[in-house]
Amino acid sequence: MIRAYELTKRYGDTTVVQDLDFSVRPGTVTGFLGPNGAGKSTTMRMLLGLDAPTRGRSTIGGRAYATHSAPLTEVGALLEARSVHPGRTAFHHLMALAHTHGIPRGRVEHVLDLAGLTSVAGKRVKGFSLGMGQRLGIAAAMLGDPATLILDEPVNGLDPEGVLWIRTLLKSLATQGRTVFVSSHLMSEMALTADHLVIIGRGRLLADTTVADFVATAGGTAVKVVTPRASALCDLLRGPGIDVIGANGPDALEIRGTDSAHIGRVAAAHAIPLYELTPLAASLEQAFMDLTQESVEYRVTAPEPTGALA
Ligand SMILES: Nc1ncnc2c1ncn2[C@@H]1O[C@H](COP(=O)(O)OP(=O)(O)OP(=O)(O)O)[C@@H](O)[C@H]1O
Repeated sequence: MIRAYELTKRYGDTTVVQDLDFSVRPGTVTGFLGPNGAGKSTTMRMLLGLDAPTRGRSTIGGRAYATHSAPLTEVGALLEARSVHPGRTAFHHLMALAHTHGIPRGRVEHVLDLAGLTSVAGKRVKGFSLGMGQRLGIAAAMLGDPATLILDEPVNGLDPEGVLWIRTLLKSLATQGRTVFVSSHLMSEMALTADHLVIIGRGRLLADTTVADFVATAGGTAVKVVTPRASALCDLLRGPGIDVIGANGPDALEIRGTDSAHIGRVAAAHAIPLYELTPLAASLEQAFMDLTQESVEYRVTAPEPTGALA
């Protein structure tokens, strides 16, 4: 379990992380999302004791990271700026890390295999592509078989096969009961990988929710309606909070701000035939954009729920 308590970081007059309170639970993949510069890396660095918070604190497994006696075996981390000796081979890089914690050679070979790097284990790291470097960073994070993983943009630089590999790996690590906290700016990827989301904008918490709940509440849902009496139905439905957001053709409507049951009842009460009545879930991408647009306006709460008919 990772806990952040009012975590705050200022650089001079600029507050880059403000009063972040959240928990990352074991057994699930938690996505840490936010637009560029939202403060994700800074937060992760604070969790790992690499940046001192201006205010607030955080714990991993109930204790501050710095108090863990053998951190590699408790928390595996992949940060954006890695320090890997470019002249070392992948194998020697991992062996050097393993020595600091008394981790046996067999474990090094295992994580090289896990990361798909066995065939390049003897190659110098300076010749590695971005994707290979990411795989090596993930292998290093896994080295101590830690209960907690904190990974900053792990899919960065990976090809489609690598993206699929990391998605499957993260899910299986969570299934084993580990705490997996992974940052990304790729909404579509998080929708496929994460169960839970912690979303920040301008250093503030915008949402701490499941993927499904986030889409339902932050993005709202729309209902597609096909009826030969579109304009009559529209007139009947129109009211505060009801929005007709799109129509493909004269008979089709896309309505936001109410649900399909209500639309169905109104149509039935006025004998309006419906050829189609389909609830459309907002995509995670759309929900995220809606939410971060709010953050640009310095609002930190989720958008007002769309109202029902007056
Ligand atoms: N050492 C520093 N000194 C001053 N400002 C900093 C420092 N480190 C980060 N920042 C600023 O803090 C803000 C948050 O940066 P951070 O890297 O944490 O965001 P991020 O969400 O990880 O962004 P990205 O997705 O672009 O990596 C940015 O505006 C950045 O310029």
